[in-house]
Parts: sequence; structure tokens; C-alpha cells
Amino acid sequence: MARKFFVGGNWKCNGTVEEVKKIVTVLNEAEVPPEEVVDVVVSPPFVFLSLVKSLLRSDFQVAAQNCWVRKGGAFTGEVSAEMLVNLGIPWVILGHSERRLLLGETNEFVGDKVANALSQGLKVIACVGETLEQRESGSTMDIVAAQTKAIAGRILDWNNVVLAYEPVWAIGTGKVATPTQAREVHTALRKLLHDNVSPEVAASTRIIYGGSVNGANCKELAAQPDVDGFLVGGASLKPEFVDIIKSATVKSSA
Ligand SMILES: O=C(CO)COP(=O)(O)O
Repeated sequence: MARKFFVGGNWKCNGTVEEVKKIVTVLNEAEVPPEEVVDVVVSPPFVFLSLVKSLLRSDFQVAAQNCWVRKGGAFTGEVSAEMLVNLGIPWVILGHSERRLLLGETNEFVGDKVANALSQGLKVIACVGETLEQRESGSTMDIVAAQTKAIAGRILDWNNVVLAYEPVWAIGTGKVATPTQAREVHTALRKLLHDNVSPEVAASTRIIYGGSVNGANCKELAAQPDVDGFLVGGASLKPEFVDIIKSATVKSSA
């Protein structure tokens, strides 16, 4: 069965109520391929989740950008998976490189978070990716394999997981991975799932690319065999996000 294209918009730590309303209006008015062709998931900061959920068209979904590693309780400043479920938020992004690098989230911690979020009924966009230094030293595959294995070992049901390959050197830099660079890692990750999990999971799990994706480069990337969609940062705050959603047709017409 073909994997459904997936386009996520990670708004990161951006936005005001007014800006959020504007972005949602653009999305609500956009003509995009039907739900059967593409999953669209936008991820505002926690404080805007309810607002976005209440305004957003029903064929698009909402994701949180993080959640706590365990059940809620005395953890000042954290938001638990069960709170997100209670709010009707279906998705959460976990293991983003900004959290790994700026907040010290380790592979093991991200694995724990993924296990906890899935056990509470959330769907997870799990992120992996190497730094520039790691790429230049030739350790890209070792790094993303270790990150992926730490996550994979904690997953019982892969139906609720999307894997996002986001090379750190491509995030927010305007330096997008070439289609070949993206394809190489995506293909290797799919092989890793094949060998370490199962052929079925390797065939059905969406592996999406993130890092300086925009309206101009999305089609060529979308045409790569193992690229099943995108996790978009900066461009997800702009009208060109709609063009990125439309790149799903590159796959459906292939
Ligand atoms: O980190 C990203 C999405 O999670 C990518 O960010 P940019 O698209 O701004 O490079």
C-alpha cells in the first residue's frame, strides 16, 4: 500500500494571537489535495494549541511541539501527554534537534518520551538528524541510526509514528539537503527499519524530510522515492506552506 504523504508545519516558538489567526485563515482558505492524499499537521506553541484547534479546518490536524516524559505531577513548566489527549490534540513532535542540542535531550530520554506519548494515545513525529560536524566527519548514518534505534526500541505500534529526518545543518539555514543527500539517508533509515523492526513496518512507515524546505524546492524533494513528506519550519509560517502541501500531488500522480 502506498504511504500517504505527510506535511507538518513546526511553528516553533513563534507567533502572536493575531499572527496565528492570519496563518490559520490562509490555511483554511487554501485549496489543497484531499485528505486521502495528504496528512497536514500544524504545530503551534502550547499556548496557541486550543485556539488553533478551534479555528482550523477539520481536514487538518494539530500537534504539540513536545510533552513531558512521564505522567503529569510536580514538574513545573511541563505539559503532559495526557493533557494533550484531554485537549483533543492528536499529535506531538518529539526529539527535535533544537531540544536535543539546546536542552540536552539524549537519545534515551527521547526514547522514553516516545514510549510515554504513544502509551497515552498520542501519535508521534519523531525527529532524528546529524550536525554539520557529524556529517563532515562521515558519521551521519551512525548518528541517525543510534537516534532511530533508541526510538524504535520503544515503539509497539508503528501506525502512530512518523519518522522525520532533519539534518541540523539544514535547519533554518536556507541550506537544504540535496535530493540525493535526503534520499540516501531516507533509504538507509528504511533499511534500518527493515532489518531491525520488520519489512512491513519499513514499507508502511512515513519518513519525512525537514530542513529549509520551501515552496521552490519541495517538488524535487517530494519526487525522491523514500521521501514521504516534510516537516517544515520557517516556511510553515508563510503562505508558501500551501505550495508545500500541494507537492503531495508529485507522489499521487507518479
Ligand atoms: O526544524 C525544522 C522543522 O522541524 C525545519 O526548520 P526550517 O524549515 O526553518 O529549516
